[in-house]
Amino acid sequence: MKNDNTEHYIQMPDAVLNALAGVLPAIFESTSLEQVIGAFTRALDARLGWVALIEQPQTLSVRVSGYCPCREQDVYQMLADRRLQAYKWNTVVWEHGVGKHFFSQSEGNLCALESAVLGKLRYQQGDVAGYFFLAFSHRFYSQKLLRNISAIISSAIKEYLIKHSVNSFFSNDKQEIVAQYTTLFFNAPILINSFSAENRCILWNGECQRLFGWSKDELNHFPDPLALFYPDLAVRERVRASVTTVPGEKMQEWYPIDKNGRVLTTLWSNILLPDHSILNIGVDITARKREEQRLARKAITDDLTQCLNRAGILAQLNEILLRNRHHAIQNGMSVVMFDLDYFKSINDRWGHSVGDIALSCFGRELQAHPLPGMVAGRLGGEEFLAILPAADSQLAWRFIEQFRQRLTNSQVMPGYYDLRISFSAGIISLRSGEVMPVSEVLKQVDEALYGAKRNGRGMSVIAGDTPAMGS
Ligand SMILES: Nc1nc2c(ncn2[C@@H]2O[C@H](COP(=O)(O)OP(=O)(O)OP(=O)(O)O)[C@@H](O)[C@H]2O)c(=O)[nH]1
Repeated sequence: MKNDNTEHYIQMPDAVLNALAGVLPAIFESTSLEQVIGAFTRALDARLGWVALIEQPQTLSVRVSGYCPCREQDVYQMLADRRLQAYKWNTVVWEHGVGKHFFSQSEGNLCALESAVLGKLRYQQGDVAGYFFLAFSHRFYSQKLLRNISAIISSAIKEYLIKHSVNSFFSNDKQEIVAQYTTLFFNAPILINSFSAENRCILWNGECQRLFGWSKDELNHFPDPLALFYPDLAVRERVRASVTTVPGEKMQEWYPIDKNGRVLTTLWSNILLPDHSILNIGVDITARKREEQRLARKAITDDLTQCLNRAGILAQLNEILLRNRHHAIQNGMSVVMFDLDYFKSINDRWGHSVGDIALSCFGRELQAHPLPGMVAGRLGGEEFLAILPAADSQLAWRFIEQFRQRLTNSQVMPGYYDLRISFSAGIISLRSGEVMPVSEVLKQVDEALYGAKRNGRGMSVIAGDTPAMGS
């Protein structure tokens, strides 16, 4: 311990340690190393202070923070000073004359520095993370005090660095996660959007924009953007009522329209969030639905005539009979069974392919001028069925005879002048509310058709009536 009674010899242990204790809480709240070293230099009335961090041990690059009139290169040279390198050190203290030790006369104030402390910042594994340096224009009470100062500052900076690197790790990590979610959100092949309780669009991802054609900004020009997709108020109310607090097991199918008025088929899960905004997650199934419908239509369509096939027309018969049973069809309904006359001879004379053309010509003409709600199908071979809702037997009769007339006048194939199609028909009519199973309808209409055949063909017979000659 020295006591030369100079005015520089002023730093008493209690005052120094109190000053350090007072500044420590602020250290951990600092947002930069500049703040940390600044706080220490102010608290200890230091003239010079820096922290140098080794960022890349391989290249020994250093970063300087804090008040330091020297350049980074000077710091590095100071650390490489052979007098320092001469022995292993963790803390080096200079009780006096440190300025002259490192700086030249020309550097004025720096040369006049008295005491200083240089400390190594070590990681737990022992690797050196960096250095700190504080230099004073006054002397210290003792070397031991300087070493204590060094220990306190070194551990405070290390803690700050650990906290800071953990935070920056988390903030980097968080940024990466946010970036990943943002990319996912905009590029996900699902529809994601959200609306505030005040009907403002908050989220509108790329798939929404692609499918609906509207941008988020465009939507927010409208007081109720939902009306753009569901112009029908009743549908809108149903959509709003479909919102649940937890995602449902099944998504609901909705048919919104896009910016061009195209009707889409979509599946949605609409979830109410705690802040009363609504998160909607959906899938566009328009193309899939169209394909399903095409396949479903194909499954009930007769390839040759493009009428319904047997399964299709019988399903329709079942459904329309049910509707008639429940009085959903006024004025009753009629069912007509057609069978081409002497069709075998067409095949025999002109060949099977011409027979096919005759069948498709028959199907086309049958549907050319339909009665309202009429459905027609091919039961098989040269046998067809037509269902005429809201047609009594007289109307059905007139329809058939007009059809017969058209068929007689039409040419099945150019050049085949002798080829004419004739048919027999059986009709059955049911009153509105009348109950009859499909099998019974088919049985009775078949009997009427058989009556027409038996009585000379080319005619229509109403079930239960005496056969009459057709035109
Ligand atoms: N070209 C063609 N012929 C068919 C098809 N389905 C059934 N046929 C033919 O239709 C003919 C039906 O003959 P039949 O049951 O004897 O009846 P028809 O010759 O029309 O005589 P009637 O019904 O008694 O007036 C048969 O020769 C079958 O081969 C088909 O898809 N294409």
